[in-house]
Amino acid sequence: MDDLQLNISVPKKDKKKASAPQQNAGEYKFVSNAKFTGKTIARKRPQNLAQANREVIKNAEGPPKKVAKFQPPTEEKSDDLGAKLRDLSENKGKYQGKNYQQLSDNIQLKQNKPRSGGWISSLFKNNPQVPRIGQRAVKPIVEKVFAGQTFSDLNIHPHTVANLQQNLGLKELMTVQQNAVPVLLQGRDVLIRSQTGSGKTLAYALPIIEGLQAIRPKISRHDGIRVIVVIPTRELAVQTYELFVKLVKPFHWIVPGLLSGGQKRKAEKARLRKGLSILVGTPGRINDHLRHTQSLNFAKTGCLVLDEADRLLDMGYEKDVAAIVKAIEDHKKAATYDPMALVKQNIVKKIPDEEEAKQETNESENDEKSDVKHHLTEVFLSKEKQTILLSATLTKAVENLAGITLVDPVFVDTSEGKAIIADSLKGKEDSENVISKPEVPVPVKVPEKPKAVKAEAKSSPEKKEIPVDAKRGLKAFTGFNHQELFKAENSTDNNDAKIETATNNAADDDSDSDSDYEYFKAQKKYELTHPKVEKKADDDDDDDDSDDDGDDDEQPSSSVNTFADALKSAIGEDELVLPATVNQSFIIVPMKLRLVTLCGLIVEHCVNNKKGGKMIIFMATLEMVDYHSDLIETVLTGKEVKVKKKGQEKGKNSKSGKRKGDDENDDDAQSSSSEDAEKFQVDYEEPSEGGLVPVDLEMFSLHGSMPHEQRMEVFKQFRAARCGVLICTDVAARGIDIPRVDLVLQYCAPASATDYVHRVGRTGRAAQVGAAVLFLLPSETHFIRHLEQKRIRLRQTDESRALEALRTVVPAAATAQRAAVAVQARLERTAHTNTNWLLRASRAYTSWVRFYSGYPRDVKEYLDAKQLHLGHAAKAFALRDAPATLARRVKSNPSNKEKPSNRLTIHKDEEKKRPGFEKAKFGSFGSRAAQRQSSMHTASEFDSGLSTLDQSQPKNKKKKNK
Ligand SMILES: Nc1ncnc2c1ncn2[C@@H]1O[C@H](COP(=O)(O)OP(=O)(O)OP(=O)(O)O)[C@@H](O)[C@H]1O
Repeated sequence: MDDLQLNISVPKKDKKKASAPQQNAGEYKFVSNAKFTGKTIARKRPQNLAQANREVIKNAEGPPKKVAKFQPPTEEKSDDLGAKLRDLSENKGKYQGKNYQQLSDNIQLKQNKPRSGGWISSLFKNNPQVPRIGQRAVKPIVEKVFAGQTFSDLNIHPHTVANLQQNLGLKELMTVQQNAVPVLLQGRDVLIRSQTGSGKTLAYALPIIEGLQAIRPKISRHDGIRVIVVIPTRELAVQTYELFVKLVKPFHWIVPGLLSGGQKRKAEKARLRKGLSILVGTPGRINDHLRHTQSLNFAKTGCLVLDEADRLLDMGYEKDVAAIVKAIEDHKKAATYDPMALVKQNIVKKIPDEEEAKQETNESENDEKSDVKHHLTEVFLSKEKQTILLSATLTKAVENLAGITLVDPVFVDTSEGKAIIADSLKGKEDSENVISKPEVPVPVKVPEKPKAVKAEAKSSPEKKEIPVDAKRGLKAFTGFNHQELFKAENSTDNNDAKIETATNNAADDDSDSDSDYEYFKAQKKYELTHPKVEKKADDDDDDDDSDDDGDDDEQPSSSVNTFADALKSAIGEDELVLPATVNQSFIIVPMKLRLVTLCGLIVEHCVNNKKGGKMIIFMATLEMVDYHSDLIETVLTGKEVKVKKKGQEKGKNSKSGKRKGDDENDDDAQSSSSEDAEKFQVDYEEPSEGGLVPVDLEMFSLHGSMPHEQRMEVFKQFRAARCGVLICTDVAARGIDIPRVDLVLQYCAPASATDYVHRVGRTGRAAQVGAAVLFLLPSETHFIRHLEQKRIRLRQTDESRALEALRTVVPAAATAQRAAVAVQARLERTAHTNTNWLLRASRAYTSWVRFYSGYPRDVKEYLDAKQLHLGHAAKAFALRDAPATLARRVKSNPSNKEKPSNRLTIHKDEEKKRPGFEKAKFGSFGSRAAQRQSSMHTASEFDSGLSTLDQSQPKNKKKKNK
């Protein structure tokens, strides 16, 4: 029989007996015939090393070779440990108060005893059939990336055009920029949807700078924040801030600033005191400063940008977003009645510093060059506010958010065959001219006097009316308590006084109020106190703004429908757009082969590729990210991870980023780990048959629980790297623009088709070529059908090339399968080096199992936890234990890792103090599925993978009571 027998034995820690050649020999050997067919058998693992080393390896090409003897531990010693182990299992009472699993692990590691019943599960045996599924006829939606026009075709300042060309190397307009910039310069509220990497950031940043630079007299940083850009993740915030820094180069009086989680609050406070014109930040941190930093004032804010709007809501940031919107309204209102603010502002203006004086001298020069006036500039000067929402994917929750935050909005959607621009101010009769005109480059007919500007001229800013959709959205947005609100709306006559009192209280209350819908009450109050003025304003507007009167619920204006219809159909069609330059494929890999296939793909793409590949690998949980990046790096590069990560260690130490859980379990294992590491390196120096040759590979890892400095450092380093591998959670799935990424690998299936799109969108940006590979288990095959329903087309490939690539690291292996077995053996051996490794591996495994059972309902049928073979899954984590042992090990060493101090870890009592609303309840905002997905994201980022004790205990108690 053509069998491959694998004998794995871990060398003893006994220094005397662990000389290098012996170790190599004792590591693993093949017993095979020359004609290996890939079939392997599992066989009982030899129970002691002496026996193992008596095995004779038959090599068909040469005479039988004896394995170099690995000096067995003395029988006595082995027996000693065996006796200890027996004692441990038989007399558990004796070890009361001690960690049984840890004691057992330690004894077994010392004894080098196989960890699960003494069986080595073979890699290529008992795997399920890999189905070949045909490709369905799917026509992907295509978006044209470049528009064929240049920045100088836009009506913008020549300095900006020159800056774009010289400092950013940009000349040609992208489609979304061509469509959105003119509308934004009109000061209109806009919802922008265009595919990933299509230049949305510049599409909104450019008009903002253009609007601000044209303000005369020039704005000063002391004037207050003019623009707020809210962004869901720190990395994206940094990236956006950096773009603003580049864009303001010709206009140095505009000062951008960054507020993002993890940074020192004190420094941020100082920056805020000094003054900023553009504030870029994450929602949690902005709110933090709203509560604690007096100098943060939004009275002058004329533009609010909510980037990655759907993700902001997914992540449960709706409360923070609502609080920011409310703060802008509040501060603006307060400023209207604050004469001191005006006085202060004038004082500042009258005493210009040197820099300002210089600016004044240059002013006339600039003015000469640009006599362009945009309505957006007038919006900045008025009490109005422009709101911009952006995302590559839209959800029902975004529709609701648009309902509440946008007034007379325009919808810019760049996908072919869809509404390029849907303008809520256009009646249905006009809409034909505006909608479904894919080829028209800038078909915007914006009214000569945009409403925002006109409103300022005719009435006080408070007279801003809330259109029908906004009201509708408002209810949907809050979700809870809206019945009360609805009642109030319908009984204004009777309850005027009552509501007035209630809202007065709410208004008097500081933003720390924990009222559920304080903000909406304030809006309601405004509606109640200004009904007639609004009506009059509407009457006045009748001539040119007849579609504007959205105050009648029963007769919604056609204007609203134009926007709403386009948005609804975009969401309803549920089709997703991906860059056409990305070659998408999937591999169905049996569970046991997943880890080696992953290693093979890394080698194929980053090592064998002469140009040097740069890839991002998405995994489900932070435990998986940490564990896999260290494991793969250790095995493939032969480096001791801690040595390599010296640079990152700095960040770790400064914030005690090293996990507590890791430390406390090191005990005696730690002492032996360096010894083991040394042995590893000896292995690599003298590769023998089956030995691994180290390869040159740069590995990075990123997840939300990393200390801030480390997180930023990794992001910076990977951006600068020419090639390398980033293993990360979905924290890097949105908006992040990393140059030269040419492969995105989804090792764990995404929680939704939307997540798939954003992950894939990290490559193929700005019409660059890229590739995306999705790993699936045989049981997950039908997830492809789910993607096809959303017009995403993928091609099936298999793992053969990846396994073949492993021969680069195991050059002595006769076949790809042998190389795979060798690599798997090394992975397993590394994972069993000491209790620390074991614990990390077990945690990664359990966190994945938990993640897997939490997939949202709409994808659960394709990603069904019941279909998983947990024993095989252990192998994919380089573990040899039975699943029950793995769970027990993690349970006996609960992870005490420090949670990041960001929005998701706000304590309950702190929660109450925050401005805005209570935590949204199920069904309150977006669908239940969205909530579920939100919890998945949380699990993905911060959970250990196990339910906490306090969660599980009451349940058990209840059961027992029953
Ligand atoms: N006019 C242009 N010409 C060439 N490249 C451009 C242009 N505008 C933007 N880019 C580049 O395109 C890349 C993607 O831009 P950006 O990050 O704004 O995309 P996005 O649409 O926001 O993507 P995502 O949806 O993933 O957030 C960036 O590297 C940016 O520098």
